[in-house]
Amino acid sequence: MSTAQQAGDLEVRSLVRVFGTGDGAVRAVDDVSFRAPSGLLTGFVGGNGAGKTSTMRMMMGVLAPTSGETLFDGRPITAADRRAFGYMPEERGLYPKQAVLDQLVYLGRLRGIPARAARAEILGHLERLGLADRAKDPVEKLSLGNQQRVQIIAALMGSPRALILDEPFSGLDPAAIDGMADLLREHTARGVPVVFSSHQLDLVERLCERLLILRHGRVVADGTPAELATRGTVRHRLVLSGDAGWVRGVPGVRTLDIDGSAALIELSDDAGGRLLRSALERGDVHEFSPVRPSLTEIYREVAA
Ligand SMILES: Nc1ncnc2c1ncn2[C@@H]1O[C@H](COP(=O)(O)OP(=O)(O)OP(=O)(O)O)[C@@H](O)[C@H]1O
Repeated sequence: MSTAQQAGDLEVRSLVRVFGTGDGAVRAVDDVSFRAPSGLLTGFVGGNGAGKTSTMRMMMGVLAPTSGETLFDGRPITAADRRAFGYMPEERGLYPKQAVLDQLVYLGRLRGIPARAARAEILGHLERLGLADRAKDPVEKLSLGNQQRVQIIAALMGSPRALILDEPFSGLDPAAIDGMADLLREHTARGVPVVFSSHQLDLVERLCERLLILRHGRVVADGTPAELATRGTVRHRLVLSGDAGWVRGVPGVRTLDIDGSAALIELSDDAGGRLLRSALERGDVHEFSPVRPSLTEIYREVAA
């Protein structure tokens, strides 16, 4: 059983990966640095080809970096550290003909977990993920979502010291997403750093304590969801007693939406006071409040 003392921060420093040479060279990961602290869920988001998979593969040592390094617990990561990690690669590697339980026990033994202990842990996980009655079925008979659950169990067994998961939520239904999120939180609760990639922004915003946005191989945002929200363009909601259409003509005010007496606006630095004075001259102001941008809006601003 691992303890919090065995867990540590994961850190990536100036990681670069170039594919190809000459004019055709692609800088897939371009000086990426970040910390995935022990005990926190760190979400990795970015469009197709942003460099998420390449970064995770370099962290796991299955892809050699062009330059840069990965640290665990404050020192350069070792092969032994990585063997004690749970990793879910982008390419799912289950053997289709083998029974679910046998396959997981085999994968557990490769990770040094004795067969009996692996079996007990796997049966518990299968039960929790609603797959207890599929233990003897060959993997190929399972739906894709259920195969995904088997992959998740493969990554989580044996109390890993860190988890690096490439798109672990893809293909899961909402109930399975919640079950999976609970499982990940059990790992962060014992001090493990968890890094996962996802295209589902709402999910990342809901689950993660930290998130990173990658674009063209670079980190364009890194922080807690609340910190990132303060970086997005702040909007204001203005609700008046009468029609808000006149707001469109006020200098320094960019109108995003007007619906009767309510307006959603962006203000230049000095426009707020001017707008409010005009509004009060015309009647009551029921509301004038900043609107926190959603992660989707921030994402559009930084990753588009
Ligand atoms: N083995 C490879 N050889 C050549 N180019 C590669 C290789 N692996 C990745 N790339 C390129 O590196 C860039 C980053 O790819 P990567 O798979 O890391 O992005 P990603 O953010 O995981 O994308 P996705 O969300 O689509 O999975 C892309 O331009 C991709 O084509």
